[in-house]
Amino acid sequence: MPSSSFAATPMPRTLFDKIWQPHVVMQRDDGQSLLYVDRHLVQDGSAPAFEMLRQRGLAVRRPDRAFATPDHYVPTGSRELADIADPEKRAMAQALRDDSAASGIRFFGLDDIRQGIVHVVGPEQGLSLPGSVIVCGDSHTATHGAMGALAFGIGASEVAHVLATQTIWQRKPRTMRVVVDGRLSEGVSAKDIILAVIARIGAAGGTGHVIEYAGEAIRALSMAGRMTVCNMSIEAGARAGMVAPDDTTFEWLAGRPDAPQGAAWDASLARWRRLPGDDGAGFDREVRLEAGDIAPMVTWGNSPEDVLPITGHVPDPSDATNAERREAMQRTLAYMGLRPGQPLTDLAVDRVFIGSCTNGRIEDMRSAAEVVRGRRVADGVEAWVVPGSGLVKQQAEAEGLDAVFRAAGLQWRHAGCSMCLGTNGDQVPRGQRCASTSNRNFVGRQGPGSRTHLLSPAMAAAAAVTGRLTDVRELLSPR
Ligand SMILES: CC(C)[C@H](C(=O)O)[C@@H](O)C(=O)O
Ligand code: SF4
Repeated sequence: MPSSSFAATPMPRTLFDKIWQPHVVMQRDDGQSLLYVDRHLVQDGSAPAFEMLRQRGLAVRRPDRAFATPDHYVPTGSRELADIADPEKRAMAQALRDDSAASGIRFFGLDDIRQGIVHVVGPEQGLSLPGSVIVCGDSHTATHGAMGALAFGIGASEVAHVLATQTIWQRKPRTMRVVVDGRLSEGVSAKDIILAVIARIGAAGGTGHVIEYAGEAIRALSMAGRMTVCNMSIEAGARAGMVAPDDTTFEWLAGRPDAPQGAAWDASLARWRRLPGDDGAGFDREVRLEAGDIAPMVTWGNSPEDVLPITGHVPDPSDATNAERREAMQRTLAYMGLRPGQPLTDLAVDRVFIGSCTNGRIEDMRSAAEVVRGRRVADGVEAWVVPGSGLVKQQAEAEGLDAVFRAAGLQWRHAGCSMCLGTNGDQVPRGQRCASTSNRNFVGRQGPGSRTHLLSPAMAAAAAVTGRLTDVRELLSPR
């Protein structure tokens, strides 16, 4: 070694490295690392994990680090657990309440205005903080990465592991940076960015990676927009998505109930400001997009990568490059009730769903309301707005957005996952076509035989008032 007068130059580190390294408790020879978990979010699918603990006689190690709220199974027509028709699902929602009470975990139930989709509630309460490791037994935990956290979904037995030990075994992922340069055009939003990213890299493009989103267009997004982008990282196959925290993050977090206050806030802020990646820190892969090239996007198939600008046409299976892809496309078109070459704007919709952990925030409500204000839902279309939390609902009502939606003929519901997945009974009937602001368009996702087209809240609102998939930019010009 040279003499001590040469100070060692620290290796430039990414945001991911700066969160991962201090959370590693130990490493195993097989490459797995044991990570300390700062925050464990728990939803109503977690009864089996609590049962595993009971069978082993184990207690919840850090109930103060966990937080629970029911979302998947809750009714959106009322606030009564008794209105969950399926007894098994009702039992799951009740179990979350009882397991939380028994183990001392903070719980927001249906009688609490703060209840909602766990990925909306965590950030809203300031439970999801920059620099932290956040887990939840749900794939869309990636959402919380928008706060500058490392947040990922885990399986049921891992939920039990975290409850019992406050740690989780993970293989270190690779890193990818997705840079979105420039500015979005009018009528184009965060949802269109992430759909364009998935169009570029594919539904498996992020496999084994954590994606950091960067660039001028990401910096310009609100926290809601960043959450929308990070939320769908999982639909690009990635383990997690993240955005480096900045003043937008800090302003949004300040004063939230669970965010640090006073001197603790100042100390946290000083730490958080050092989180963004160092100049020269390398990524395993980098992808660049130009925001100005992104149009309002809509999916046509049964994978989020089956996505096109709204100005596009249903693709033709005979253009497929191999037989396997051709047959898959034929199956998709049959399921979706589409003909090759049809303009996407010709597709009539039966249903519209505005909500979910992707687009159930106040900014999403505002953007949908702006489009429907003074217009009417098209004949024969059933359109629902489901706020992501009770607090989003309350805020929207304070702004009069519920009145705008009701006057236009949309239904204004209570908070929950609702028609994103339909496990609470809110389903799209077989064969019906739904314009949906959620994140998955899989076969049967919104109910058996349902046909889902993913798009932004503004685009969903445009479909509601015209009765077909519509380029929202046509409705934004002066009336
Ligand atoms: C039910 C739950 C485990 C699931 C997930 O992991 O994402 C659901 O939230 C979904 O969106 O499909
Ligand atoms: S809103 Fe949809 S994607 Fe989000 S957690 Fe609920 S079911 Fe999953």
